[in-house]
Amino acid sequence: SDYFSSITGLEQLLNTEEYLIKELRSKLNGVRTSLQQLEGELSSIEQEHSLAAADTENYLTNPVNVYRLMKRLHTDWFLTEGRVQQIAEDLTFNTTKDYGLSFPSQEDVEGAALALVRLQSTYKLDVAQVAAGILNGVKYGSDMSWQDCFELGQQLFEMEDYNNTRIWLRESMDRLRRHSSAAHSHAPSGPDTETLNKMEATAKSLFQLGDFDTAYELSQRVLQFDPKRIRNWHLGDKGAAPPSEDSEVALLPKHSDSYSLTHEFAHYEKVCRGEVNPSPKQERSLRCRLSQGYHPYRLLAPLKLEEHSLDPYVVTFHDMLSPQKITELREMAVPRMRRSTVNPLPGSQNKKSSFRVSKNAWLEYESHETMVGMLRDLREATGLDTTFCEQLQVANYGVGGHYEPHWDFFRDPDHYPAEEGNRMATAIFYLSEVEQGGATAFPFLDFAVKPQLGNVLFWYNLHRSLDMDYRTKHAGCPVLKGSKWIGNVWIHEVTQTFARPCDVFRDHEVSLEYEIIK
Ligand SMILES: O=C(O)CCC(=O)C(=O)O
Ligand SMILES: [Fe+2]
Repeated sequence: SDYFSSITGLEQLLNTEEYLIKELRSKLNGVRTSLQQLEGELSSIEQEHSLAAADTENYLTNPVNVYRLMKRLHTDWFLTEGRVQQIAEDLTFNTTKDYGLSFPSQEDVEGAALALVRLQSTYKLDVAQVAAGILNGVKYGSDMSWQDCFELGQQLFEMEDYNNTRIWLRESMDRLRRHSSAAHSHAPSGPDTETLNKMEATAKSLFQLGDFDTAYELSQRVLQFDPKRIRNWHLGDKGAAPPSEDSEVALLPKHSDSYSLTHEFAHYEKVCRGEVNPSPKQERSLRCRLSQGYHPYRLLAPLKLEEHSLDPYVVTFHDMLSPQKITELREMAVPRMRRSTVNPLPGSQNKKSSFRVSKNAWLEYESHETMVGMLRDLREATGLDTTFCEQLQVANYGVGGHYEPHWDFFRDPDHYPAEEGNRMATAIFYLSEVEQGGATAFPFLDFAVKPQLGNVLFWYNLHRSLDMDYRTKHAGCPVLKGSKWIGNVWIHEVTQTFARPCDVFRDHEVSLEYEIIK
């Protein structure tokens, strides 16, 4: 399970499918040969039989013919029976039986549906375009069929996401209409009986939920393909309760937690879409420059520093890791990747969550010189001490993968060792680029950073006073196209006394208002 949360899992599913294709193809080929033989035999019996039928008397007075008829019915037909049975047996095709193939679970299917609607809502995608395989104007995949859209609609219905159910069912009906009008000169290639049943049942449920428009649209389609059904349709039909008083209300709930309904979340989505930018005033003070960092060697090899924000301090160091080292890191991480969890309430287990959809692995810095080098570079770039770092966290987001806005510091001191202190700073090494989406967004600071191979995004999560800086809320925007890889380094506060001393006054008050969700 958990195939949907990253690209590495999905590759296994492709392998499964490849195996099944080969298997079925070879079965079909085998059976086709047997069927052709059978076909030939049947034709010759047919011929013989029609000779006999044409002139029964003449045929049956010939002893050879009599013998052959006897033999056919005594022996041949039973042999044929056996051969037909054999063909049926050769055709048994059991997908789940053995071979240790990987299959997605119900949770995976739901995760993939959720990912699709997440992308649709975050990037304001037009459903008709998505169904046509077009993402933000770029055509990637093949079209979804009307059945695909219908199934997705049904899936969303089961997940109680009624608003999106409606959108996808309507798209499905649009496609069905176009599909059947394009094919109308030939035999009508509409839905089969089973699908019509499903459509009918869905229409009923929508009716009960108070979505009369979509229910009507769906019913019209069903009738178009099978007008006889109208006989069974009387209101108050067995089981179907009349819509209740509050059915209007029942339509509205969207399958989502309350955070995604806030202004703050809507603003975050805007930042992901690149619709918000820092004010010119904010931007004027920012520079791209060469920095000598905190080590004499950096006089010779200065860092390429890009400032995103001065207070709180958020910067990018460009070109900190070569493509070759990145490949090594990713290869080390792949066998250890597990579904990412989010911090639990104290006392409970770490939880998988739709809040964070990715896979990650933890790697020991000491286990490879590349990682030792990464910490050294960070020390030279920031002047911080790296005695207290968590292990390197390599994470991979598949399509639709994301990490909703959060803070990296722990609000509960039980969540970090007192002798190390809280997560003072975060450094994200970008281990891939992303074709579309997948930026690291800072909704309160009005900017998003696009992953660039080998760059490091660095910021302080804490004020100098070591109070939490609530302005540093950030997120991994959903990946629209591509696969996103990052390496997270968290540097803790103890041992930084001289690297980042506090000011004379506590400096935390500016960020307090950002603690409240709006
Ligand atoms: O994926 C990103 O860009 C952000 C990741 C992040 O914030 C985290 O892992 O804590
Ligand atoms: Fe984070």
